[in-house]
Amino acid sequence: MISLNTNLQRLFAAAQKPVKLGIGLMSGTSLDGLDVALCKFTGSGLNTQFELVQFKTVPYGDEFKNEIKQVFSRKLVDLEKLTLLNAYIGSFHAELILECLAGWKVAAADVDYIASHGQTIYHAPQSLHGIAGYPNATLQIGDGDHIAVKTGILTISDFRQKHLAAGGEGAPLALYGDVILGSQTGQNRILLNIGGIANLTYLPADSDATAVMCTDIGPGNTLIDAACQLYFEKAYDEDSAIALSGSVNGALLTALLNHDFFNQPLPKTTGPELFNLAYLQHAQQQSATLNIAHADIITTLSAFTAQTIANAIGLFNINSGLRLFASGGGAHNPFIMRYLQKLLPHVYIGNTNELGIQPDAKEAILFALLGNEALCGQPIKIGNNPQVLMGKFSFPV
Ligand SMILES: Nc1ncnc2c1ncn2[C@@H]1O[C@H](COP(=O)(O)OP(=O)(O)OP(=O)(O)O)[C@@H](O)[C@H]1O
Ligand SMILES: CC(=O)N[C@H]1[C@@H]2OC[C@@H](O2)[C@@H](O)[C@@H]1O[C@H](C)C(=O)O
Repeated sequence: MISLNTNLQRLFAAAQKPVKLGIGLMSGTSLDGLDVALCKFTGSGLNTQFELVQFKTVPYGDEFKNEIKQVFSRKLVDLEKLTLLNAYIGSFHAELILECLAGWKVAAADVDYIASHGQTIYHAPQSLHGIAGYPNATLQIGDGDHIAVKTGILTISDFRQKHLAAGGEGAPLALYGDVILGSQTGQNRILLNIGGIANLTYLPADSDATAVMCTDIGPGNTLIDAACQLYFEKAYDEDSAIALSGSVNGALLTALLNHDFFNQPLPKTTGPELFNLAYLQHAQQQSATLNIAHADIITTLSAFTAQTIANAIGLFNINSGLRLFASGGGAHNPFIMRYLQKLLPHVYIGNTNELGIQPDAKEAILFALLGNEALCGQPIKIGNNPQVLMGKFSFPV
């Protein structure tokens, strides 16, 4: 009789553990750092019980950010640099995990798996690339084998390719976890994540999984960050200090909102490949606002983020009882959150802490949960998303 090799034995053993300790990793479009969430899961699918054991965002240094920026969301890159970074990021993320584990006094041997998102380098759904004959595509780097070998922990990575292969756009994937962690019969809910890009998941009160909708909305912080870096030499507009000092320029706001992406039906996906400084400059040209005060640009971009979120939520036509729970870095931006509340007076706006999910940790938790599903879940049909289990397995030996 042929026996399972040691890797498959390890996989079976991990899958069969009733309680799993998993690490979720998210390195998002803001390039601010690596989110590391150590989570405990019992069960799978809609019966998943979850506990956040530890969480840390390990900030990236300027040198590393500049390395990523050489290949991030650019049509033309140095292929050698891209190849080197694929291995380097995997290995670097492994080092950061080991440092976190040492700080938390958790032995690597006690961790059942790592679920790694990797670093998105280029996001190219058909709606963005528009090249006939080519499918939806996206690329995340930071290879899982490097993480598995360096940490000694079973690693699951590259989650988005299965979604693409099965007919999706590769993003957003948040809905799989949002349904499991955030759905509540009797309450219409929206889970809103404001990262570099903003996205939302609508969870209907009747818990009808086929009516769940998850979509990207447009820029979250990405344009604000880019303009802060260009005009103020600041990584981001901390606590909206700049936005609160300026005023909204109506002509620029109208020009920013004037893009076909916002008329496309939900769900849809986007990235900094569209929402970047060239997008801002084009809108300034169209609205003859190239010479307005820099603070007014930041204020208008912050209003733009809130307005596009409000417009997307308006499409659900829910006039009462809607509860929104925010997460992601933008949930800390008081200008955006207050502006959103003004635009949506009938919506309760809180944050995911109220659901037991730390807002800054949410995306890393979602990937930890996708890892748990990859190990012991069953494909779940949600909305019109592919009914698949995502992620590729990498073994330490
Ligand atoms: N105190 C704060 N005030 C204003 N903005 C903040 C604050 N804290 C964080 N942010 C914003 O949040 C951003 C980081 O958000 P987050 O880590 O959720 O993004 P990400 O995960 O990289 O993006 P994505 O979800 O698109 O992949 C920062 O770049 C900044 O713009
Ligand atoms: C291609 C990619 O990395 N997309 C990210 C990004 O960050 C937010 C938004 O754009 C979302 O579509 C996605 O991440 C989250 C985790 C998602 O897939 O749900």
